[in-house]
Amino acid sequence: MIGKRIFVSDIPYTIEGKIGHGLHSIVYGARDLYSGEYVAIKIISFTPGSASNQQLFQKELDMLLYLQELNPYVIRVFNYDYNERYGVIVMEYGKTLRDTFISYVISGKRMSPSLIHSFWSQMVQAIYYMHQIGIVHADCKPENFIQVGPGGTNLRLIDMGISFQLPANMTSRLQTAAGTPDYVSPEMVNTRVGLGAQSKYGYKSDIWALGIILFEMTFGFRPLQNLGGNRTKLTFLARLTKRDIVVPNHPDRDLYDIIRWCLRSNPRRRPTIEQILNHPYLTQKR
Ligand SMILES: Nc1ncnc2c1ncn2[C@@H]1O[C@H](COP(=O)(O)OP(=O)(O)OP(=O)(O)O)[C@@H](O)[C@H]1O
Repeated sequence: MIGKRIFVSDIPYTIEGKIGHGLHSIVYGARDLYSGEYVAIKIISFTPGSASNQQLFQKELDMLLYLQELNPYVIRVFNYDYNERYGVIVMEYGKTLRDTFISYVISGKRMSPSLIHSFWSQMVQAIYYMHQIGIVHADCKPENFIQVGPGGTNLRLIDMGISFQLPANMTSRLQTAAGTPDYVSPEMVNTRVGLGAQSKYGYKSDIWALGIILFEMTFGFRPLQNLGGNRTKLTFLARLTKRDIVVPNHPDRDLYDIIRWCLRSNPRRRPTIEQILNHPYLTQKR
């Protein structure tokens, strides 16, 4: 595939390298031969005789196109095409926020308070636009944020973990949440009735995940990171009903306060996305 020229809706691209893959897709870095721009091309193969990948592709494409106008923090789609064998989406390219987190861990350095503030405020706004239109993201984690623009300072959501795609049974949702339960809220583990758009718990699970990400950027590790395997983590979360996670002390009291508020075990005691936007941590410059 590398070095190959492909056409998507009559626009030519040269595939330059593989940059990622999901359960159902491969994502390539490619050059748009008209604009010269480097883009990400996601290709989903359709299995003959099975409609499932085709349906997943259609759902993802429809949701991405729907959100283009409604949420400026969703990855920009430049082009797309599909036939009976595969579907293709051409998007803005960027590195994932997870890669940036990893390079901080490797170098032993911490993110500056202003960078943490800038990233988190963009994530909060990305989720705000989702909640405004009744969508629970439900899979908010650094892997799903891409850094674009000069210096990679602008964040975009790539994976729409949309509420109406959630299976009714949370166990299957947890199994699909690639790998780690580190961003999963206690009620996601305990609720068996699902987190549909109607459920107030769904929104609060996004708030929990935002709290975990802010904790991770601030302290350089995730609260559940060193707890053991996934089963141990899920048991820990399931038992977190009466007490809250311990948040290390921090000299920035607004930052400390918002992390603790987002990480309340009881979802009713967590802030809404609007309350976060009005919290001094976000209203005051860092
Ligand atoms: N626009 C992009 N720019 C750069 N890398 C990307 C982009 N989109 C996706 N990737 C990379 O490809 C990987 C897989 O993409 P994505 O999560 O969209 O696939 P998926 O099939 O929906 O995955 P999953 O099976 O986890 O749901 C991402 O984790 C990321 O590393």
